[in-house]
Amino acid sequence: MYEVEEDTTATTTTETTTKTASKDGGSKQQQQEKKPSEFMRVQRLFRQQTKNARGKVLPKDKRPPVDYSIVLDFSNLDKNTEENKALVIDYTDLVDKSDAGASEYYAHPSTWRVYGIKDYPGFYFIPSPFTSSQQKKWVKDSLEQYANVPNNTNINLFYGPVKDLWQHGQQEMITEHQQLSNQLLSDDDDNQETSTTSRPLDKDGKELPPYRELLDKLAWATLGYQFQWTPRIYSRDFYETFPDDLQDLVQKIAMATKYDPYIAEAGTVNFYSEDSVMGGHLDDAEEEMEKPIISLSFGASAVFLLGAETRDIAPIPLFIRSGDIVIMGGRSRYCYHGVAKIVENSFNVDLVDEADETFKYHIQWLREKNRRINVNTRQVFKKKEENNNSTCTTTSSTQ
Ligand SMILES: O=C(O)CCC(=O)C(=O)O
Ligand SMILES: [Fe+2]
Repeated sequence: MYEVEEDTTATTTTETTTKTASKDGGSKQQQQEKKPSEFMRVQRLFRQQTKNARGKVLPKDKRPPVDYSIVLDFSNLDKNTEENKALVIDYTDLVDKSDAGASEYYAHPSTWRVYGIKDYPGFYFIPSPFTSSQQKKWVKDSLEQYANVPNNTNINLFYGPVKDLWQHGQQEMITEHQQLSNQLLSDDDDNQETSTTSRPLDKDGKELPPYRELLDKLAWATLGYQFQWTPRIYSRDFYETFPDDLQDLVQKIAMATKYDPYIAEAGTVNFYSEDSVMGGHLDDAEEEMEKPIISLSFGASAVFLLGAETRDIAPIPLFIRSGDIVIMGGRSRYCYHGVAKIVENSFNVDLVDEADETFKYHIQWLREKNRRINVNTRQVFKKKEENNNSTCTTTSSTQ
């Protein structure tokens, strides 16, 4: 990861989750003359017009709707086009149901439905096996723990370590809320408390912006072996403890889909908001490519593009909704993929419960910008025992 094709005609979408820009660039003009790939052609089908012909920003309810009719939908198989229906394979009966590992964090694997896609052996899709409160647990962990020191985030890289980013941001939201209600009660503008305490400093000695602003910029966090985006390597020198319960969950998923033993050694947590996209890319920095990427998503729905080994083949667009699990193994582990669109007004309203104080601000923050959290895990290194049994004897290393 990550070498993306730049959408040279895009004016409105923000590629917030791109970690390094395309390096094969050339000038803007040269790029505009270059024929877009098939991957890009399909990606653009989901680009919403946000400005009118005179360049004026269109309010959200005046934007021409995006046509989602060709998007494969595993959560409603009957509604799919005939072409998409022909692509779906039901693997539910093959799932390893023997495991008695019930957990409070997800439904038992024996109740999961598991689907695949024709010509992509090793790719699996599990429509959400989580209740709303189980989904909220993963959202809370993503914000409070995963996007916190000692893990790397785009915020920590830029400003230096920011401890408890979410917790501070949430405190700002609570204070803001209280000030608003005090103001309404007293009907007195002069009554506003103005903070006189100085702000903490960043790594260059400059005052940190309000945590709320930093949270708006949060785009990614890394887990376990902290991926080094510039040299594009994992290094044994940069490892932080991988969360136990996430390890347990992905191991159960690996067992159910016959990918065990699977050890999640690294992960990426992506934070999307309403206008984010993730360009087509390959995740090929892991030494161990025979083990899948296991990916969990929460919040708004996305149009995910599952491509092929080159960008010259049109990708299959599919919906990923809150709670869905995608397992990119087998052929799909070597295929281009990306996120073309965060679907308008698609936030999972089942997560909203104003009375539930534990998650109130997490969900409010996600919902206000139709945000989506994607947590994906990878096994980075080949394990010796498996190498002995395997026909493949290469011991190549990314380091
Ligand atoms: O957000 C997603 O569903 C995909 C994320 C992804 O491809 C990545 O982090 O490498
Ligand atoms: Fe990826």
